[in-house]
Amino acid sequence: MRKKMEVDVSEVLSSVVEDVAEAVSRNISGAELLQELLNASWLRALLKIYECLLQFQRQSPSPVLPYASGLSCEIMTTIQRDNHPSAEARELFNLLSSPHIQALLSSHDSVAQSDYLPVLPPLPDDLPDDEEAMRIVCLVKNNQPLGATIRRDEETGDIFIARVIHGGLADRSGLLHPGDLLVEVNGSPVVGLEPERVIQILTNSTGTILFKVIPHPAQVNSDQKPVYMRAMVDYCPQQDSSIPCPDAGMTFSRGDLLEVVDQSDSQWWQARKLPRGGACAGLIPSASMLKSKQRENWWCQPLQVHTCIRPLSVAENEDDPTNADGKHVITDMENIKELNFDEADSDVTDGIYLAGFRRSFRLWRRTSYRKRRQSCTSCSPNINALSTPYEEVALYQRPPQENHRLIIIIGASGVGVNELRKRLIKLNPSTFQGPVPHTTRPIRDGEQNGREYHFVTKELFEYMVCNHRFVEYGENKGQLYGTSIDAIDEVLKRGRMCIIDVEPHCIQLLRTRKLKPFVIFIKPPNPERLRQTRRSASIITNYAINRALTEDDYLELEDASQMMEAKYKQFFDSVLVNDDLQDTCIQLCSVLQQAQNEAQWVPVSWLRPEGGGEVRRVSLGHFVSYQRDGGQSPGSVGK
Ligand SMILES: Nc1ncnc2c1ncn2[C@@H]1O[C@H](COP(=O)(O)OP(=O)(O)OP(=O)(O)O)[C@@H](O)[C@H]1O
Repeated sequence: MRKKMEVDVSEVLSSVVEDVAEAVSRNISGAELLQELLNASWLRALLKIYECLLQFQRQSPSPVLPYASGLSCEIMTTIQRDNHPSAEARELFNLLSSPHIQALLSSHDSVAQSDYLPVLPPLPDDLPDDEEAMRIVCLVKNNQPLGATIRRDEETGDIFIARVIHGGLADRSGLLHPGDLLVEVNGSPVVGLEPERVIQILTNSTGTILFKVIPHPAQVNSDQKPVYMRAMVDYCPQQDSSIPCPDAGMTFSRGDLLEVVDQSDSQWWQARKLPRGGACAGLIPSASMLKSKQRENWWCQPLQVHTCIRPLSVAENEDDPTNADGKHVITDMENIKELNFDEADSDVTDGIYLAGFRRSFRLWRRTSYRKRRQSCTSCSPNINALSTPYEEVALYQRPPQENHRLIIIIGASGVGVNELRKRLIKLNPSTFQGPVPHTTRPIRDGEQNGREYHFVTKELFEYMVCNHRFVEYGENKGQLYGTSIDAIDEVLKRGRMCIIDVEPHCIQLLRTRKLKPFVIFIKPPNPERLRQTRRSASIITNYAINRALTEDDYLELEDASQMMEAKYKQFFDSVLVNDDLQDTCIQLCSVLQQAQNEAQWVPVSWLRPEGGGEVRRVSLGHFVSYQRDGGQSPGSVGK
């Protein structure tokens, strides 16, 4: 086959094309694609060249003469000397003097003489042994920044390249490296100049910039694999006086996914925002640098007392919605009414009871969050002091045999979290389920232990609290209510998808390797749509009837939602706007599908085998080589 190919490749190709055409007529999948490829004109041209080269190799032709251009000059001179050249001679003269023919003959001579390489002038004999190699780098500056920072050695006044920004102009040239000594810029010596002056020269230069550099002697190109981080804090280079070059800095906010391409400097890393935020990386503070900044800020902050941290019973008295709504304290009669519609609220779909939607349970949740939010000014969105600035993440796809990821749906009270959760569970109760809550309230007629609630004694409830068995718990009208970890486990062990709705401060507690929660934040639509869509909506109250939303409710909902997003957005895997209920439900189903069946970014600590060990990171095929440049740069050439 190989021999035949050498004889006539295009013949072989034609026979392959015929075979493939037959396969296409028989509808063999992929054959069409192959046929298209084999018929491509570029492939045919390439094979023709290949054939010619093979022929050339076999015949190994030698030039008739290696000086065709010299001969043509001789002929032209002879014709010129003739006073009456013939018409043919004149035509030959014109042909030979045309630039195309001259270029062709010159190329012929180069090939004939095997004169392929430029011949460099010999090195002078008197070069001193310690002469440093100088590199001349020519970069064409367009609108992009050069992508390098500089630093000055305060003792010698030497200017060095401090760092080269990944993906920037300097990096792509491959000719400037951290540690290179900058000698001249556009013919002007820079040694001893202030870095700001060098930056000015560079900023003012347009078009081609010529650098003379002495390369750093120990340039080691170490391949650094990118590391993926979730930002847990906000950062703005323009507000950071310590950044070596604000223009080269990268702004990010909590929740942003960062591809850290260079960590060689202990203070300043280089990163890109994902999904692809441009080819050029930006400077970001390293984790240790951010932590020390956080510590500084933390010490400078005035002491704020967390009024939300109070004994449960005291907090609960204030939380009583009868007080909040300006009514008198609950009477026995009202209790009876509540009991009735608590039962009426129960839901059974296809013989399956929908747990976790009882009025008593929801009332406790509603009032406790509202009061917690109102009572504590210290829990403002910007309190992030001493938190981990970056969380390393990796792509994780749930293997089909593993439990489903826990689904946490959160949102401000009244936005529709319960409505959505209920619709979802009703839609497919054999797939979606909520955990059965615990309560100390007595079991009522028609109720079953483990269905509406796990009915437990106060002692058992308190024992579970002491053993950290509750994700959240609280008190309503003297009875305790809570959602336990065991109830969540129970749903997951049954192979179902556990959908819970908790207060946002519980997210951190649930972020474990075992549960691998996926957090969905439900947002209200714009103010106009909110009021339009909720005309017939009602919110749960402590009285016999639910009531319509008032203007105050809308304002409170919008405010609470903004606060929640501002404070917890770094934990959100998905954000849905609950505009049209039906649409939101569809979107929610598709997000759940993705959460369980597609690769998602999760903290690497969730992927570490129990008892430690290395995590195999998913690579996005982006490798960079870089070297520690050391030192801090007082100046930069970012622009
Ligand atoms: N997209 C929507 N369009 C119209 N009405 C909606 C929409 N979403 C929810 N609602 C209605 O708004 C009201 C409040 O919703 P829901 O009870 O689910 O709120 P919630 O977020 O669970 O608050 P809470 O926890 O305080 O009960 C309900 O009457 C519900 O049917």
